[in-house]
Formats: sequence, C-alpha cells, structure tokens
Amino acid sequence: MTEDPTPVSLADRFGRHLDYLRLSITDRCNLRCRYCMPEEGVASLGHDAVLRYEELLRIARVACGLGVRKIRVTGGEPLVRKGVVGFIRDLAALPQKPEITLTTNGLRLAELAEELGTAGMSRVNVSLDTLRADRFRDITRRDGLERVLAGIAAADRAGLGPVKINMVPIAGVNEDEIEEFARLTLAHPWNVRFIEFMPVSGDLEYAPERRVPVERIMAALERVAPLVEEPRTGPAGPARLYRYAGAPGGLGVIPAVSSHFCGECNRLRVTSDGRIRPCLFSGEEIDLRAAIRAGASDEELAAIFRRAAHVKPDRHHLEDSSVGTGQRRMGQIGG
Ligand SMILES: Nc1nc2c(ncn2[C@@H]2O[C@H](COP(=O)(O)OP(=O)(O)OP(=O)(O)O)[C@@H](O)[C@H]2O)c(=O)[nH]1
Ligand SMILES: C[S@@+](CC[C@H](N)C(=O)[O-])C[C@H]1O[C@@H](n2cnc3c(N)ncnc32)[C@H](O)[C@@H]1O
Ligand code: SF4
Ligand code: SF4
Repeated sequence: MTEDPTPVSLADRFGRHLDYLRLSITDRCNLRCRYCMPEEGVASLGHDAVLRYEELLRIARVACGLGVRKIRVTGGEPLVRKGVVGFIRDLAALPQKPEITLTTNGLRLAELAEELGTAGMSRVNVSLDTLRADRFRDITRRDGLERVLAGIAAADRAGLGPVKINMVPIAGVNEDEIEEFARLTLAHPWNVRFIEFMPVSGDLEYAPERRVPVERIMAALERVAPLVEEPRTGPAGPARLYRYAGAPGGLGVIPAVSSHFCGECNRLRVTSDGRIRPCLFSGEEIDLRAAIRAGASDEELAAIFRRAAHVKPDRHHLEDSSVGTGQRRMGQIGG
C-alpha cells in the first residue's frame, strides 16, 4: 500500500474543486418514502454486490488523497447497516482527518447518536417531512415520528449539532407544514432546510407537478416573520440561508431543480455497489468495484476518480426534459 501523496485538488473541466464525497453504504432502508422508493418490488443488492467496509474505507482514503475533505455517509438508510459506528470511526481516523457527516431518516439515531459522536462524526442531517404522526405514516409507509424526534434530541445531546432537518415540501401532501417547520427554528438550534422535490419519484402519484417552487416556499417562510439573509461563508453547499431575527435556529432553501447550484458543485458520489456518480442527475457511472476486486492499485483507483471528475457535467438538465437519475432511485444513490 502506498502512502498518500501531498493532498492535491480534484478539479473538473469547469474549474470546480471536488472536495466533498457522498458515500452510500447501503441501498436498504427501514422506510419507504413515497417520493423516493416504491413499497413493493424493491430488490436489494446482493451481499456480494455491496462494497465491504474495507473497500469503502479504501475508496475514502484514495479520495482524501485527492483532496476530498468532507465525507457524507448516506444510503438507503446508513444506520441500518451493521457495523456503521466502527466504519465511521475508521473514516474519522483517516490520515487526512476528513469531516464526517451523515444523512439519515433518524429512526435509529436515538440509540446510536452518542456512539456516533464518540466515533468522530461531526454532524448529522435528518430527513423529516412532517410533524404529524398520521402523515408520517402516509408519506413513509411506516410509523416512527416519535423515534425520529427522539433521534434529533439525542443528536443534540451527543454534540452532533447543529442538526440540519431536511424537509421536502410536496403540494397536496405537506406543503401546509412549511410554516410549522420554520417555527421550529424559533425554539431550537436546528437548521431547517426546505428542499425542492426532485422528479425521481418512487410513486407515480408524486409527479413533477407536485414540486413546490422556491417562490412559494419563501412566501410561506415570510408569513412567519421577516427573514434575514445569512451570509454564506465558504462553500456552504446548495442552500440559501436565512434566519428570523434572534432565532436560535436557521433556515435554508435548496432550489435543487429550479435555480440549480451546479456552478458551485463540489460533489462526487459513490453508490453502495461501488459506482462513482459524477452527478446526481446524470446516468453516467464509473465502476470502482470491478477495479478494486481486480486488484487495482491506489494509483489506479485515483486515476478512476480523475476520470469521473473529467466527465462530470456542468449542470443538470432536469428542466429541459424528463431526465432523472437514470436507472437508479434516489435511495440507491444517497440523494
Ligand atoms: N441537485 C442536487 N441535490 C443535492 C445535491 N446534494 C444534495 N442534494 C439534495 O439536497 C438535500 C440535502 O442533502 P444532504 O444529504 O442533507 O446534504 P447537503 O445538503 O450537502 O448537506 P450539508 O453538507 O450539511 O450542506 C437532499 O435532498 C439531496 O438529495 C446535489 O449535488 N445536487
Ligand atoms: C435518499 S435519502 C438517503 C439518506 C436517508 N435515508 C435519509 O432519508 O435521510 C437522502 C435525501 O434524499 C431526499 N430525497 C429522496 N427523494 C427525493 C426527491 N424525490 N426529491 C427531493 N429529495 C429527495 C430525502 O428527503 C433525503 O433528505
Ligand atoms: S428518503 Fe431516505 S428514508 Fe426515505 S425511503 Fe428514501 S432512503 Fe429511505
Ligand atoms: S445536479 Fe449534478 S452538477 Fe448539479 S449540483 Fe447536483 S450533482 Fe452537482
């Protein structure tokens, strides 16, 4: 095994520096959110198809050697994979000490938050689309609102904050809760982010027309109290940031579809079966797993990452056609 060279930057053809890796560690999930995956017929990847933790760790190490500074562990639901805490510990201990974050539905967070914090996780983002138990059951096809809320509280206590809460407003489903979510920031130190629904649905009922455009989200936020725009420090990611004066929590709006933030994109993704996705919304994938299992060296893996950076498109084209995520659902890519 070779030592990592002095960190370099992984740049693409458009001058963007790719220093953020979204690593999906499983395609399995303990929920079935209607906008993400169908109830039935979700064939999980076979055991051998999914990368082993050693393989994922090696990928992360090679990526960090290329300048990746932040790794977001995602899924499917990352907290359903056995051994996830040990894996987080190993990631946090990589020589480059990347920032380790997690995107989760929160169902298992109450039991794992403390261990995750001790393992070296910096922060968590929790996906939550409703504060009503019956609606939670309708959207996710499972029970669990109380557990998610307990998970958020546990993450706070474990120092995994400020917790970001990701809410996807969908017309006719939960759009009427935008204000209630926004009010949470008046009482809690959470950053509540509203994400435009993306047309990659698991359920036909959730058609693109259900997307609540950013203007409507903003109007709902402004009905609660005047918004103060927050300065963006560094690569803040895709969210536009706001706050109500004096509130402990913050607000974010992620215009994933309408006013895309591709010009500032710093992400690469690796799916749980070892494919690099240069862009969430391009079907192009580059196989790392085959290379790893054929005995590729670290240099060869780094070359595959460079190739992925090279083919990263300048932007998505969701507004031009019905382009989606190719053959993959969101839950298979990790969002
Ligand atoms: N279009 C698009 N959407 C993205 C991208 N990255 C994340 N999202 C969406 O934004 C939402 C929030 O994603 P998170 O997993 O919380 O990650 P993040 O927004 O990068 O989180 P931070 O690192 O805390 O800013 C999810 O619905 C993602 O699908 C991206 O590169 N492109
Ligand atoms: C695919 S999930 C994976 C991680 C974890 N299971 C969770 O739900 O946080 C990552 C993110 O994608 C978002 N997502 C899934 N389908 C979406 C869609 N059609 N439009 C917008 N966001 C979506 C979810 O709300 C979640 O915040
Ligand atoms: S959004 Fe997350 S929790 Fe919901 S089905 Fe998709 S992967 Fe599972
Ligand atoms: S759509 Fe593609 S290029 Fe645009 S921000 Fe997302 S991953 Fe980056």
